[in-house]
Amino acid sequence: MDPRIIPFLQSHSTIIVVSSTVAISLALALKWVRPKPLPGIPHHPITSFWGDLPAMAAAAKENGTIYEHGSFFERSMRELGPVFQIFIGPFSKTIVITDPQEIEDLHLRERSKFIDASDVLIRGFQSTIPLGQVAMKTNDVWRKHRRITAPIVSSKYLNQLAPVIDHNTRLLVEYWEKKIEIVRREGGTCFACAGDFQNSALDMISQIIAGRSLQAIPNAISHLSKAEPTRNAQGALTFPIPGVALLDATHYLFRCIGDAVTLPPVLSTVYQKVLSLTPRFRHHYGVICDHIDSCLADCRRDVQQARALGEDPDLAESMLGMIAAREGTPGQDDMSDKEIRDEVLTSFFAGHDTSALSMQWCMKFLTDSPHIQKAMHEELVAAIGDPALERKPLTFADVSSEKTPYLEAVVIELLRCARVAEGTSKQTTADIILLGYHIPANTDLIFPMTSNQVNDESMEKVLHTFDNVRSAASKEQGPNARRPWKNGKEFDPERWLVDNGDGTKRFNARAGFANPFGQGVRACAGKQLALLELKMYIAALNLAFFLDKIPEELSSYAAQINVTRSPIYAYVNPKPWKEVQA
Ligand code: HEM
Repeated sequence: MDPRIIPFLQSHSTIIVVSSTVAISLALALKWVRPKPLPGIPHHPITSFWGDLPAMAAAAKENGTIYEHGSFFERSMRELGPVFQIFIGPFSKTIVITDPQEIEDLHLRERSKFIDASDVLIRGFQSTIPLGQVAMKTNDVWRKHRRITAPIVSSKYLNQLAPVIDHNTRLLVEYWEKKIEIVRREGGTCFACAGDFQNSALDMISQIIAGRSLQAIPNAISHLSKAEPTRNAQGALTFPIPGVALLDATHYLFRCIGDAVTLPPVLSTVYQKVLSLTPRFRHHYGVICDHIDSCLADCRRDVQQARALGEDPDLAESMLGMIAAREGTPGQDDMSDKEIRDEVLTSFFAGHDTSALSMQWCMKFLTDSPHIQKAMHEELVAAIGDPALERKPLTFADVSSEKTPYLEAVVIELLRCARVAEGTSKQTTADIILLGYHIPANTDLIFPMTSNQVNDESMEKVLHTFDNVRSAASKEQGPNARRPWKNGKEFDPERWLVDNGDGTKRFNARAGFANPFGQGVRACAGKQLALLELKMYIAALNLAFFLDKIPEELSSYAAQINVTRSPIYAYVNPKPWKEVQA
């Protein structure tokens, strides 16, 4: 025998022994290792190594996602109550909380200091935006970032931003007017709208945050006459419009974050390390960073010019403009260029897809509720003026809840029902008690948005049985925090309106529970901006168009989740109000 073969055989026998041992251990692990529940907290029976994963996969297959009506989370909250634990494999356990009163009390009062952003979420953002506030625990750096960026959602800046938002919503109206002509010419039934909202929302967020629109909608308008639309079996047209590099880059990086969040800790870190070295990642990341760096340079130059002319540099109409105007001012915090870039990217990720998807869901809800469209149109025409006669720019004040309460109710109801962020997550930093259950430190908590709709009168009976274990403050606030919804799964803006007794109505933000932006110190940083954008989009579209029926096959509410919850079918059939029968 060739002596060189001996070490080869030896090394191979090692491989054989090692791999058989691994295989046997894995088989034993799969048979014997089980998730270990926290004592006393309800859970589904544990029958395998995988915990709830098979049930979740089956529910997702049957219902589209685990967050849909009748799917995993709704079934679990009805079977197990408002606090339960779920297991994804043997080592990951998460506590789910669905009681509105307890969710609010935990985030806003005494126990809020014992919860923080979860490691899972933070890890997911690490390779893309490590210095963005969403990727940080609630520490001094996070507080500095909030101090510097938060003024952009104050009334002062929102007033200044309203013309920018109005301009972008008008461009969308103009685009749709042209599309309607083509759909009619081609004998189509409706057109796809998902891409329109994605493009428009990214134009808008880029202009508001970085000071420069991407011009995706103006480009689409100029390409429309040459575009050859495709037509599906139901007569819906889709217009092929040249892609915008920044939109592709934003979507790609956002998807990478979504993948990283769903992977177990070690895999997530390795995945992100490898990903960050790939040419595709580097290309997309580079496209976005170049855009932001060049916008920042423009803003700094504008500020210098304004100062040189003795003008106020803080009339900026963007977050970067606002940051540049305050840089170097005594007593003000500063961020490094890398910190600024990560914050801008955070806003692109957090603020573009959420707004675009909310609008897609909105189109579905409104199409299926002509009476709501008509009531909103009447209110807007009375408050703002008939756009057929004169369409003045919409202002911040035009869409306030005092002037247009019905519009306000439509937006809140839309967010309650759309659930684009399908849940929020936190992690305990100390032992806490939740509805009488002991939860140790470092436990993951999730708050599925399902509870915004499912907490109806039947669930209320169950929640009532926990009233004696609530905190003192919660007991005091109780009736305010937890009014059960009647027909909670229906889209009904009226539920947010109160009769003034003189034929008019006012908006009541405390009519019942909805937390689409999360709650407490780590709630959505862009909530006020998002609300203003949605109100102005909906007002501009509703002033211009009535959304007519679309073929039934395209009206489904089926959803999918890719970080956020989106409708699978997003089509519209708008027509001018003058064609609508009274
Ligand atoms: C309809 C639109 C939007 C929805 C439904 C939404 C929802 C949310 C939710 C649920 C969270 C997590 C809150 C939590 O963990 O408790 C969040 C976080 C955040 N959102 Fe929004 N958001 C929207 C628009 C925006 C916009 C327009 C911006 C900014 C331009 C923005 C910026 C942020 C940021 C920076 C965070 C992270 C906050 C932190 O970790 O401290 N969002 N958002």
